[in-house]
Amino acid sequence: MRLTPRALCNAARAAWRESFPLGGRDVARWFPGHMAKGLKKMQSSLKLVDCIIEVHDARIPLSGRNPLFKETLGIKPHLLVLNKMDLADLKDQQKIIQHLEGQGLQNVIFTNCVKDKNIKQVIPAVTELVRSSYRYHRGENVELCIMVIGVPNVGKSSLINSLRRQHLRKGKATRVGGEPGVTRAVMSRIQVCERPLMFLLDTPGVLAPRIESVETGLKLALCGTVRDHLVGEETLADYLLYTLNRHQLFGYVQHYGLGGACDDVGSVLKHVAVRLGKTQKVKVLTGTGNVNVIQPNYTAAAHDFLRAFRSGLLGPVMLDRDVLQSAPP
Ligand SMILES: Nc1nc2c(ncn2[C@@H]2O[C@H](COP(=O)(O)OP(=O)(O)OP(=O)(O)O)[C@@H](O)[C@H]2O)c(=O)[nH]1
Repeated sequence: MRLTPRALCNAARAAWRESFPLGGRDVARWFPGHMAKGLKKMQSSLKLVDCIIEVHDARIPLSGRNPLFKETLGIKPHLLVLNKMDLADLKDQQKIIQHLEGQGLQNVIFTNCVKDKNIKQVIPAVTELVRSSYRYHRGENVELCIMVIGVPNVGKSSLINSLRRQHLRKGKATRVGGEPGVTRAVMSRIQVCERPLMFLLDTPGVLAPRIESVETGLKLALCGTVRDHLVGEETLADYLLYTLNRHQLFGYVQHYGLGGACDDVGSVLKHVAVRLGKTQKVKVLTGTGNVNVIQPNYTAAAHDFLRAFRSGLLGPVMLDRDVLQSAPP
């Protein structure tokens, strides 16, 4: 169903929640604390490394990066790759870059590793960074070793595969997955380029042991950096609905054939469940005995809502819009 201009106007005028209830949520429990080991191993390989490529999700360019990366690995030349640009609303790209510059990040490239977009900029940028770094005092033909870091599921392995496709015409060298935590072996050294001879070290995704706020935790979870069930599919679906409405992104109305935009996650998920045939039989004990009733499967509906969002079917989004609207650092 196509949303008429009038319905869109009504939706835009509707009163959306001004804030998302964050109280009572224990963000520490969403992010498992097993990641310190990975970081230690990365630190021990640091002496072999000429430059660090930090991959992050372009939908959250200003939040959710692991501050421990800077503390533990920070002295090397650094390139920030903001990946999944196809899923991000980058209208305010210049503002994003300014914010990042304010945080001392001068070298930023936006990429799409599925379609190999902007991938050709990565190796020249890295080569230039290494050449201009104070440590560079070697001959021309020495190999470069780059460590790829980032929180889980942002596309570190995809970046390596994309670089190999572009520069070596080779296929996958490293496993890619839709779930966080696919790269488990701590380090694999993979060639990505012949001239200059360049190897990348793929690393497992490492989240900060303490996430700065519940809202950052929700954004990270929406981007798939933590398994959904740890936060709760329905909570995440509610945060997604809240965000889409506040940003006036009403693609979900059309996608699920809803009568109009709505800020009540229960109603939306009920409609989604019925539309997708995701219902379940539940036994209810009444005064006269057991009766079977058909109920919408809210978890399955939430799962589909999140999947649709993550595959870009609900349109591009900028989850850090609130940070961008605040004064630059
Ligand atoms: N839409 C889109 N999806 C991408 C892009 N890059 C990677 N993906 C998808 O994101 C998911 C995670 O990619 P990976 O390369 O496994 O991510 P990772 O950072 O290595 O993941 P971990 O090993 O869990 O840390 C996969 O489903 C990829 O297909 C991109 O630019 N755009």
